[in-house]
Amino acid sequence: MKLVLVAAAALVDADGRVLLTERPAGKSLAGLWEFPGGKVEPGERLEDCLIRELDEELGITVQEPCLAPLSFASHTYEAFQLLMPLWICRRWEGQARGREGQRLAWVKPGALRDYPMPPADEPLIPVLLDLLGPGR
Ligand SMILES: Nc1nc2c([nH]c(=O)n2[C@H]2C[C@H](O)[C@@H](COP(=O)(O)OP(=O)(O)OP(=O)(O)O)O2)c(=O)[nH]1
Ligand SMILES: [Mg+2]
Repeated sequence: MKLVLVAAAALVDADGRVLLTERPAGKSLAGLWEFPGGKVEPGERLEDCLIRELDEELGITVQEPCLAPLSFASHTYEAFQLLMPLWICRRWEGQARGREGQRLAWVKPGALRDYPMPPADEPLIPVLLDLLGPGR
């Protein structure tokens, strides 16, 4: 089965909220909330991919030492298996905005279940809850 490699980030702000972005209409899984990131291009380093995607999607600049490996998602969709390493990042330059017209939400970990996410992402919610607590 085809393997699709996607690099993604849990951006965490000073209040312990996590950034989710809405998948735009017309794309697969449209309307679901996801971690910013995207597909790794051939020959591309994972961290370079993530830094590029965060700039393209959100207009923020991340330095590689500010990315810490957190967990991964592995999920079999109909047409491919997704492998998605997830980094946590608490420091970046610039203010995140939806550069591709997508909606953004800063979410307390305890409220992540209020945002419908792709099935691959479900197991990542308890990981964030363990690390950050539910928030207040
Ligand atoms: N960025 C991101 N992608 C995710 C998450 N969960 C999840 O299943 N995915 C899937 C959706 C897509 O199939 C792929 C992400 O690739 P991408 O962000 O470059 O998506 P894309 O819109 O170019 O992909 P596509 O709709 O053209 O297939 O991984 C997530 O939390 N973040
Ligand atoms: Mg993307």
